[in-house]
Amino acid sequence: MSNLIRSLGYLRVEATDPPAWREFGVKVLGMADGRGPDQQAVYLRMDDLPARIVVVPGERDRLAASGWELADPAAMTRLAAALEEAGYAVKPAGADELADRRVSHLISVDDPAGNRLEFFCGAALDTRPFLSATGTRFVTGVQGMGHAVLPARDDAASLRFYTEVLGFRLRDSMRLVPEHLGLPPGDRPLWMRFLGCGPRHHSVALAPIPAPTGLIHLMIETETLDDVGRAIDRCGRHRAPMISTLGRHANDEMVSFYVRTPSGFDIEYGYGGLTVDDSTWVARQTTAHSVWGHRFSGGGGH
Ligand SMILES: Cc1ccc(O)c(O)c1CC[C@@H]1C(=O)CC[C@]2(C)C(=O)CC[C@@H]12
Ligand SMILES: [Fe+2]
Repeated sequence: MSNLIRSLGYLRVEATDPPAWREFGVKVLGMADGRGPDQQAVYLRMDDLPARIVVVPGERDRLAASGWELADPAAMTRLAAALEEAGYAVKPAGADELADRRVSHLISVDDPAGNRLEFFCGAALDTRPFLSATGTRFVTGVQGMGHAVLPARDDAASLRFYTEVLGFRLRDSMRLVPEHLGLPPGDRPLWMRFLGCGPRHHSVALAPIPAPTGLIHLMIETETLDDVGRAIDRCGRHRAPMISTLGRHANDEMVSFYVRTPSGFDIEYGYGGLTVDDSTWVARQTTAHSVWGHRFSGGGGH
């Protein structure tokens, strides 16, 4: 399987308090309040797409699905065939779902850990320019909206699915100490896997960390370091709980901090992530999560 998935396109979040998300998205993250077909939903923009984070009201706070962008309908057909051949149940979208997401093609599937993935192409663009009230500019384009860290219980099964069926490339692995995550000491090693589908160092990471909300964090990247510094100032002003200090990751060199969202998972807010070239990249093991900083507090370490 090769290179069909281009980037992380969007997240759909089910939330008990969508208005809190609008406030957080616009005032703290610096995203723009978009419009969409569901009056009850909150549409947060980062660029020309009508929404990158869609928050729908619900009973629970959880990631409903991550959306992955493919180049065209032919790529969609090939991915659907690969999923079916590997024995995964592919769910085609109805007209209502296509209209709701403003895409021309959409299929969905659950990964081995039960994370819902949506694959789409033909996204509508918004003719209104993206304008952040805080002056923030996000790095998207061919790199997509950022990266998502998803829970994965069975490292081998998930790694096989993402690399062999979906065509992600392993970019880095990191061994975790169970006791540091509040898990019982085990005999087998715990791995965190960082996987890419385009130039961004990782668009998805798989972590053996239980996540009641279905998401460990979403990373979004800004054009300048000042954008990150200003976001830290806004966290203070709007009382958004920062759960790590600023730091630089060892593997993708991202300078970032983590803040808790109204839905209980985190956003990593960063600048300066590495882009890689598959023809020369070699997957390694990093032994420390950060070169400096990223001291986590509260919320149980993540
Ligand atoms: C180690 C690392 C490299 C690149 C990233 O984009 C990134 O988010 C991380 C940190 C990953 C990881 C996490 O998401 C949950 C809490 C973790 C396990 C820690 O407690 C340290 C590393 C953290
Ligand atoms: Fe991250």
